[in-house]
Amino acid sequence: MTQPPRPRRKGPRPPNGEAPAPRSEAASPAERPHAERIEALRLLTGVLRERRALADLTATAPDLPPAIRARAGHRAAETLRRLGQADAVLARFLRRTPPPPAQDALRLAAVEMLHLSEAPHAVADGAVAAVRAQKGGERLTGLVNAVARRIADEGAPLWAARDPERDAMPNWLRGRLSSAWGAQAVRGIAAAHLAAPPADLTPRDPAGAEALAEKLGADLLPTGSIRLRGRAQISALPGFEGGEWWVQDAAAALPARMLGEVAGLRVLDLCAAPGGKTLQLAAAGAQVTALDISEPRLERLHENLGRMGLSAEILAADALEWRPDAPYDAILLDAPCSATGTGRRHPDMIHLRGGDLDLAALTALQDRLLDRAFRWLVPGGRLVFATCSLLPEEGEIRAEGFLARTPAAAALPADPEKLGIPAEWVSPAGFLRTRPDFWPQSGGLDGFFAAGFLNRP
Ligand SMILES: C[S@@+](CC[C@H](N)C(=O)[O-])C[C@H]1O[C@@H](n2cnc3c(N)ncnc32)[C@H](O)[C@@H]1O
Repeated sequence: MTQPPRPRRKGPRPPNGEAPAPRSEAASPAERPHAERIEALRLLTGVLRERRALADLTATAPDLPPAIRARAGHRAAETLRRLGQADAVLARFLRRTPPPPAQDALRLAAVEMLHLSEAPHAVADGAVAAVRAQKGGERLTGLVNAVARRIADEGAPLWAARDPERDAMPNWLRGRLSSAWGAQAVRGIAAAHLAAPPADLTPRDPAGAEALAEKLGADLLPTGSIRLRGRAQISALPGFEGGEWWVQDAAAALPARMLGEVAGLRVLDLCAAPGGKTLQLAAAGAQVTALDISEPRLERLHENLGRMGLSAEILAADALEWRPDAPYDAILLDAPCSATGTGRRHPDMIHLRGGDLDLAALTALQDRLLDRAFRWLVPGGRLVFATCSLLPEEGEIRAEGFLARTPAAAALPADPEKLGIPAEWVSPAGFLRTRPDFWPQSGGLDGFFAAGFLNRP
């Protein structure tokens, strides 16, 4: 098996990688009784105040046992899912918004007591320890202690009186999604955001998917993804070491398959990292070039290929400046976007963006990438444009605009039968649209858009 080459640099240097997180006092043995809550608060403030992704914060976690890290991550994620509900309850106990560490410690405490049903006295003590471990937190311990005890005494009926689906989505997102998909869909999406989703796996060999699902005690979805039935330690599952599968949401696995048969073809995976789709294309026998601007994310792609024993040419470059030496038979463009389709799996996403989402800048970038990439196809070549967004501005509207201004491009409609999806997920124009409220009975799937285009021969 070929080992993938290390990322090769081309074009300008991407922005610096993440700076290592300061070591938290949570690592101190003296703090161990509350280490979990201290770490959960570090994650929460990292997302809400520093606008850093939960995955990056977890990757730079202090030296804590994996079980504590996992439980802290769970608490932080649940708090992000229920932030609106927690804030509504806290508003009853606070005359004004408290300083950030106290506000976040109390949000966490409210969710732990009222949603996760944890022992109130332990939660209150933990909230005090957690705020004390934050910079400037010592002076906030009295406030946190007093309010946490009020949540314990009076919070339950207030919590129960809320409409969790209404509270689950910030107004900026609710407004955009309501105009796009209607109020009922928004309720369904909000309900999906409230539940921790099942893990999906993509089998390396689609022909062996059924046997693999059986070995894992999992369900084989009609799309070919394998869905785990409960929570599991992924690296301990059968087939992980041998590279028989990788973790990938069922919706995220669809765009690469829209390219059709790729064995032996020269395929460009543009905006490739961390590489879920690169793995699919390489496993399907394509000669893949995986290009991304982010070197740290390409390191993960390199590791993922290595674990699977697959290979691809890896390029670190800005797609707006890079040019290929020769045209490609097929191109997958998984463009940067608002990531609003991933809220159920990444509850930090909607809070990271806040109301200041620069949609105009993102859509302009998507258009530029699409226009450039299409020129790199051989005549008769095919391109799939995808985004993990729920906003039509980053999906249907981009694809329609591209077809209107590109006479050489013809729509290559998604085929529901081949993809194993209901026909309603494909629009009359042939575009694929998934949403978190689809398949509610079997755990939903991420929101994705994908459109296929043919370079007319
Ligand atoms: C949606 S993610 C890609 C996910 C990936 N395709 C996968 O399946 O794992 C978008 C990617 O676009 C990359 N990106 C953003 N701007 C870029 C640019 N100008 N040139 C190349 N890559 C870019 C980001 O670094 C990010 O990894």
